[in-house]
Amino acid sequence: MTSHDISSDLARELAVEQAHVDKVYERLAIATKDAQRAAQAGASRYTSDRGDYLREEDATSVYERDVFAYQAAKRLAVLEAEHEGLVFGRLDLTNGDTDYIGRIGVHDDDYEPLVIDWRARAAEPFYRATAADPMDVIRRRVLRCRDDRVIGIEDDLLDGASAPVDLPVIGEGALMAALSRARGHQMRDIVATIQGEQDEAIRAPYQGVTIISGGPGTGKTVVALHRAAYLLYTHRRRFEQGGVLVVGPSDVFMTYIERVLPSLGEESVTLRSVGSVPSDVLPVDAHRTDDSRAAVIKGSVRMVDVLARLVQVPATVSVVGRTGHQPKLDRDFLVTVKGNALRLTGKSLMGLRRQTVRQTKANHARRAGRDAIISALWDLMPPDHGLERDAFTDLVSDHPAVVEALNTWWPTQHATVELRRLSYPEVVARVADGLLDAQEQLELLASFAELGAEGHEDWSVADVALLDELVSLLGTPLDEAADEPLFLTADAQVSEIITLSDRLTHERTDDPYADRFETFAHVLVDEAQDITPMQWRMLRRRGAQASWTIVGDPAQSSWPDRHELDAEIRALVGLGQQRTFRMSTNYRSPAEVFDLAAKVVSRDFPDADLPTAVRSTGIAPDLRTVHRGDLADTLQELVDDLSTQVGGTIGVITPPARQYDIEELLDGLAVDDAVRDRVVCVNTLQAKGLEYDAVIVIAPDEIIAQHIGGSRILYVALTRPTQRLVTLDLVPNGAALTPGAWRVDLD
Ligand SMILES: Nc1ncnc2c1ncn2[C@@H]1O[C@H](COP(=O)(O)OP(=O)(O)OP(=O)(O)O)[C@@H](O)[C@H]1O
Repeated sequence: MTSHDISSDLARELAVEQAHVDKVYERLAIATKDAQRAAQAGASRYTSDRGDYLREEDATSVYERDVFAYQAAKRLAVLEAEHEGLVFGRLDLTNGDTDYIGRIGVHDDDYEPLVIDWRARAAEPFYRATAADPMDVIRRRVLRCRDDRVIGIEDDLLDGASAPVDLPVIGEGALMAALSRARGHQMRDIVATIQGEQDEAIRAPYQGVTIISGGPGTGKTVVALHRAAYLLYTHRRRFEQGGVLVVGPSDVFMTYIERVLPSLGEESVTLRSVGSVPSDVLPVDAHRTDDSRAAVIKGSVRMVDVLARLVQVPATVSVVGRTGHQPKLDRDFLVTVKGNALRLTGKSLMGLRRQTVRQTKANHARRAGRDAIISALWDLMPPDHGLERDAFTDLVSDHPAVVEALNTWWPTQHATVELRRLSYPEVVARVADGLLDAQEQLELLASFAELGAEGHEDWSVADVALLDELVSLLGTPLDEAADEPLFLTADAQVSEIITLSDRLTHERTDDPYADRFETFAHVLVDEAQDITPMQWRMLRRRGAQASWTIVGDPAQSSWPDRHELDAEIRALVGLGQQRTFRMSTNYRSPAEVFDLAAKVVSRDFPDADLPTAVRSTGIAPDLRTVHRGDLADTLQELVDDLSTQVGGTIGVITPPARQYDIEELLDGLAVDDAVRDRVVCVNTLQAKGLEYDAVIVIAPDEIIAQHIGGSRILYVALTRPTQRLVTLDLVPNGAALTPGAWRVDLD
């Protein structure tokens, strides 16, 4: 075929597809008007007289009275979301039918499908059909659109024997075209090019635990996000009402993935980084990471016992960190109500205390203690006093004597105040004795010594799981709970995306002693290899009844003790259903880059699960050694070159201890704003899960040395590029330019 034939074929096919896409948009224009009207009707119910949050009964009525308006609003959201085309696929079938696949289903006036939702069963062959098993598909076509214009076509011929002779087949294949495109700062959906093994994981049943494993770049994250969209589509009621929580390693990562679900039309998912998971019970949102050794101690399940001891140490000791006296209230206790002097003896008060502290969480005991004192006083009232019980309760609740007794015996314990006490050597010596060795105790103390001023603590990501454990041990402070709004309000200081579903499903329980952790019907945990045992406990509190999707790769783990970790995951899976999907193809890094990374990790971890790279660029990684004093010049030269060699992002990955200095050097580069916007500096922990067109890895030996995960963390850094990799070994000025130790025996 001549080039003229090819281009005229393409022009003709583009026109055919454009005609169909036009028809879809015409139909949608009518539907959109209806949807807008219906959404407006629904919106007036979404806001209530309570201002910026929803009452539960309003939310229920939205579901029950106006499901249509709600669905209409969702449809509008898809139309308005940023994505690459509403209609992206076409199947030509052996029976002569043609099906179009898109982000939402659209019917014509006669209810004939113009577009099938990608999650519907009828769309499965679009993802699963292969030449070996064509599933009645002759040709699979991927359409590339910009807004409502069709700008490209990529075909796969799956069943040549059944194809009409004149069937045009255009392009090199959609997958390769998608993979070689430049990367931006945010992840894109892959709805047009999901591969067979990925589709199986996406459409797996929701029950129990679904594990998605595989090496770097195999699409685990993007597959898990498409799975969330699939679950919401197939079990809308269960998951929209029950809530879906997606947890990732860092804020940088959450920002990277946050557009994928909206581009698939799903807004009703809660995204939280692991440092902001407890934002439902505590005003914390942690970004800081501890140094590796402290993080490992804080993540260990031994901390459960340390914290259990901590909360038992009397409050008077705890707050000031000194050993001191047991709380005492041994004198008689006198309250006057309407002229009646009611006296409780010290002895009877001690009896009340003993009864209430048994089996009650510390903060709940305060309520129980207050009720017990009031009851005891009520019993002392003379007959015919004429007071109702409620009025009596109101009179004595705030009586100074009652408040004093409560403050002495049942002081409200705050998780943050309690955890802060671990900065006092005498407290740590007491609560960690026999649980942490002397070195570990010192590490723990040192890390809590850096917290900052009381009330303005800079909690670390690992601290947050400890705080959550403390909330669970202590119970939510009841007095404060009474004043809390029903929902998190817009100005809450947490970096959480509060979704409609959060608002609709958040239930207030009538049981004052019930735990107040927000729970979800499905919890999706990404980069699960780095979730510590303490963090798993925190996550399980959000998913007591949930089904789970767990995504990870042990070869990229920062965690040294797999046994503790595996035990926590086993506890999560329990006896329930479990299924594992292994992703085997690396769609991110070219073979030249991945081969080097694979050698680095398999040297220390021979059982690493290594995928096969799907692409190769013919460009070997550029491994350099430079004097420290030349680093600024080298970075300038590299950024100049790489910004012309790749079309998208350039990631500079540094050991955590160097991040600040490298950022300063990058700020000082002489580059124009357009290039500056493409350059991102992250440390090795922030780099988890991200990707850049070109990557410069600074000081690989230091990366290994600074992390307990060692070469697994360097492996993470080396597997971030989609096109080009440069490594920079640093040597002191004047020293010989010898390659870093990490390169020994690599060739
Ligand atoms: N079927 C596909 N079509 C197009 N692009 C894909 C496909 N599968 C994966 N990709 C792309 O490959 C890259 C890697 O995907 P992703 O980040 O989900 O991998 P991962 O397995 O989570 O990696 P890591 O373990 O390194 O975090 C992304 O750019 C993703 O969009």
